[in-house]
Amino acid sequence: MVTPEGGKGAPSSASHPPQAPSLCSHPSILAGLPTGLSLPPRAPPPCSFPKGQRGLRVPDPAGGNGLLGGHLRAILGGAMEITVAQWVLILFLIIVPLLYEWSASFKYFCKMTFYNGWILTLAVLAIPICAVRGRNVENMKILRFMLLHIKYLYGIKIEVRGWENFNIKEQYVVVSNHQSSLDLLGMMEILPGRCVPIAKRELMYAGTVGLACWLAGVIFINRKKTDDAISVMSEAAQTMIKDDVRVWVFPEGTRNHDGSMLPFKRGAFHLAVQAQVPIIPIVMSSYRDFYSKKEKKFSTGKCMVRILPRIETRGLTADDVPELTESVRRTMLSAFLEMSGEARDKDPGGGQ
Ligand SMILES: CCCCCCCCCCCCCC(=O)SCCNC(=O)CCNC(=O)[C@H](O)C(C)(C)COP(=O)(O)OP(=O)(O)OC[C@H]1O[C@@H](n2cnc3c(N)ncnc32)[C@H](O)[C@@H]1OP(=O)(O)O
Ligand SMILES: CCCCCCCC/C=C\CCCCCCCC(=O)OC[C@@H](O)COP(=O)(O)O
Repeated sequence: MVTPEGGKGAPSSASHPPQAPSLCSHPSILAGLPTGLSLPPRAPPPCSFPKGQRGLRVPDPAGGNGLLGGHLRAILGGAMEITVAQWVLILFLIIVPLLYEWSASFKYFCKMTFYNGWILTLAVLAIPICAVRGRNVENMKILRFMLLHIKYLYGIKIEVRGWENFNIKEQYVVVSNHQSSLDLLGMMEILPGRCVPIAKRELMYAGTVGLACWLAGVIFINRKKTDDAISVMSEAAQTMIKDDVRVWVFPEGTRNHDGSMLPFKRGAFHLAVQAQVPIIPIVMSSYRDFYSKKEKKFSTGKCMVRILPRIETRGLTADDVPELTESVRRTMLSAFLEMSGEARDKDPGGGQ
């Protein structure tokens, strides 16, 4: 038997079906050859691995030298050789979706990584647009617009109540509870015009996000240097009036994952008293039904955001700040507990 692999001659077309061409030996090479012509010994298929390159070869089911093995090898030869890198990619594409479905922790890590990565990417788009105006609080509208769709990506329904409490023309200080970086979604849902958040200075160094925040006029404070932080906030009190700016503060001063509210820092309340502007408390209901950093849980769900009635500070002085801080916290905590219960009752399955 003469096979192309054997290199001794071409098989007769009368006794064998036409030889299926190897995917590596282009048919046009053979097209012009008269039948019965002996072919010279065939060189290794052109798409086989170059010397030294590692690859996995599909085993010959017929032992390698038989008719079937020869034909199969001719058909499959070269084309089914899969590199280690391709195997890794195939395994990755199979394992990742399975893990995503089976492991809640893996899902959590994927979703958080995408969340951060996506915001870093959006910031890349936002930077040149914001840069046209330079550092300007109006740029916050651009960031808001760019972030609004994220709730849909994550299947988070945000229900807002109390819009009427935002019907104030003048400046004010917004204070809200701080559970996680997901607060950004609720914040962007209701962010009033010319309103900038106060953020920890570390965020300024968070790559593209830091630059986008800076361009949008975010006020950065150094929490490690109380005096610096206080002087930045005192400056903010003047800027609020001079430049018609509203400020959003997370008075807990850090993210709080334990389903309640930390004691409030007093900076936001000093700010409102110094600027003699009202405080508008915002409460976001607990995320625990759909998100928990501790339990590594992140599913779809519902969050309620409530804009509470303004609290006046006109006539108050620094001496009134401790009592003001406590009374605002009490009001917010009771709304938080009520809303979180309500959200849970309305959506007992966590939205999954
Ligand atoms: C596309 C890209 C999109 C990018 C995303 C964009 C969105 C980004 C969103 C980013 C969101 C990011 C979110 C975030 O990053 S949240 C983290 C950063 N934010 C905060 O920390 C704000 C809340 N913190 C405070 O208010 C603290 O009080 C500060 C930081 C000011 C000081 O804290 P510290 O722990 O160092 O000290 P203390 O609180 O014990 O206070 C010490 C004393 O000073 C008094 N005092 C305080 N303040 C004032 C004042 N102004 N004038 C006069 N006095 C003042 C105070 O009464 C106390 O005195 P006494 O009462 O004990 O006698
Ligand atoms: C080249 C540098 C790359 C840095 C990578 C940075 C990764 C972060 C990227 C995107 C984050 C998007 C969300 C930002 C807005 C949320 C801000 C936030 O929630 O900050 C936490 C702060 O309130 C309190 O901080 P701590 O709870 O005290 O801690």
